Amino acid sequence: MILASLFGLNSLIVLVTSLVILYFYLTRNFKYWSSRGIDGPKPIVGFGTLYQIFFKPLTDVNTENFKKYGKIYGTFLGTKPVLMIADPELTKEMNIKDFHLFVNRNDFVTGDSLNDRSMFNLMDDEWKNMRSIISPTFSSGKMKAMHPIIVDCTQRLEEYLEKKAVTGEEVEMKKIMGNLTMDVIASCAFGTKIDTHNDEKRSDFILNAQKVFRGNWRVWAFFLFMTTFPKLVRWTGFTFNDPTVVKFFRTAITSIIRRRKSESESGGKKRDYLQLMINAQNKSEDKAADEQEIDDLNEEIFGKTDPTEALKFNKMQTEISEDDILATSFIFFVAGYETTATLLSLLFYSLAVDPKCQQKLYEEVKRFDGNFSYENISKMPYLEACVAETLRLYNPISAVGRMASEEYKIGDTGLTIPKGMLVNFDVQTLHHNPDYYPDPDRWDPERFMPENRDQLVPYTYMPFGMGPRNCVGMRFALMEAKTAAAHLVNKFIFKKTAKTTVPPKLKKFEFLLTTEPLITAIEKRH
Ligand code: HEM
Repeated sequence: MILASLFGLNSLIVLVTSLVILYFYLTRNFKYWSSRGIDGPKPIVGFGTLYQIFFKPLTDVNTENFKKYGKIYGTFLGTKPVLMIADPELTKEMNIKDFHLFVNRNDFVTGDSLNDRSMFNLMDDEWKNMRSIISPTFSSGKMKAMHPIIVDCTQRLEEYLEKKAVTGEEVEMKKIMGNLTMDVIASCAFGTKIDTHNDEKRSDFILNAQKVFRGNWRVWAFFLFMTTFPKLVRWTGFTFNDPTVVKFFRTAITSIIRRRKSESESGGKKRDYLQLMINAQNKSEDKAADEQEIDDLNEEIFGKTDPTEALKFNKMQTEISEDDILATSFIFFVAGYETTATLLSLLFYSLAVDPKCQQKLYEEVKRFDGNFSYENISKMPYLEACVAETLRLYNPISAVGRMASEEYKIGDTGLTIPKGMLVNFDVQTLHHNPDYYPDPDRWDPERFMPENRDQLVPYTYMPFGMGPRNCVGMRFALMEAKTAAAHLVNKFIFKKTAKTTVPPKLKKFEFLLTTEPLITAIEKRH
């Protein structure tokens, strides 16, 4: 009665009818999984099963769902059914053998070129084209050429840490490793120096890069709206990224590209990513005569990065536009910053918490007598094991997604998924399943030592994803982490203090694994 007198009867009828229609629209798929006998968390209107991330970190959500529903279960992103898979054989089958049917991650086209032209979101031949241009820029030869730049960045961090060791101040790992990572990206991708180790003023690059993921409601809202009202999203121009962040990076990157192009015309020669992309645009040869391939990547653990076979396709088009350069440069900040900073901070945190492992690593590193060349950092098995174990226990990305390009029968489960279905491969659950990794919550680098590697269960380890669409920056991230660890462990001892939280506390609502502050102390070795 009160509502009727407030709105008028006709308006009230329209309102109620609209709400009923909206309700049916939002819940129309909610029987999708149960009608096919697939278990999973119960969806709620407006969110599907995404509401779970309001209450727990995403990692716990995946682990608990797996415990309740098993290796294959159904979820809902808004209204869209999404299949979760934590089975190694199926993961291999769909990401490697049947990759041609799962080339794309999604079809979330927004109309914003920074999003749509990024390698992460490109589809089919456009992705293959871009990947075949970008992959060679991450070759071992290119990594070796870039290694001195990373050593310079590590030395800048060393100088900063030396001061902290003298004053005895505690350090927050996420902050200092984030600073290092941003210094590395700016130097390697753009040949630009940023003053990142400055306690007085935080760099705008860091402040903006952090806004991409940390505590960002837009990320989740984007997925919800995109799956529920895709046309509305395109019409309103709502994107994954905060417009102020996009504006900052668009302006910064465009001005760096302009400057670089004019330097190139006047004979300047740089060897960072931006130059490699500009060369690709100009179709100029960028393989230096002295560039040799080095056996640096342990493919047995991490997989391959050069999916040459999968990239064979009909229309090879090597054009790379200004928008492509901008989108690819932006994705370096987006994909390379938080992930690598998380790896580095949790690696040093783990060493601080486990002094025996830290000592073992120090002894390995010391044998190289300060010569941490690119070749030498590939010859340190314990260092590699520490990095691999950190990425297992604290995988920065909890699941990787693919979209079926045709109707597909899922192994011998009896389930057939339609074209367009989104599938998430549950990295978190594979990495923490006690059947594959006994005592899974313990940081134990021994698991990845050469003498124990035969006990690893194939296709249960995928911090960088799996198959031809895995992380193109994997080699770069590993090189950065190993270089920083060799240099810093050789010079400093990282120590647990009363403020070090063990185990680290994870934040909820985050898209990537995000911890509360990781405090440690630092002492200089003599
Ligand atoms: C520890 C650091 C990193 C982790 C854990 C990580 C993890 C991942 C994962 C899980 C994927 C999805 C793979 C898949 O779908 O199978 C991915 C994709 C990607 N990553 Fe990384 N990443 C890291 C560092 C980097 C860096 C440093 C860069 C760039 C310099 C980078 C650039 C990319 C790009 C461009 C893609 C999309 C590849 C494609 O679609 O072809 N990542 N990464």
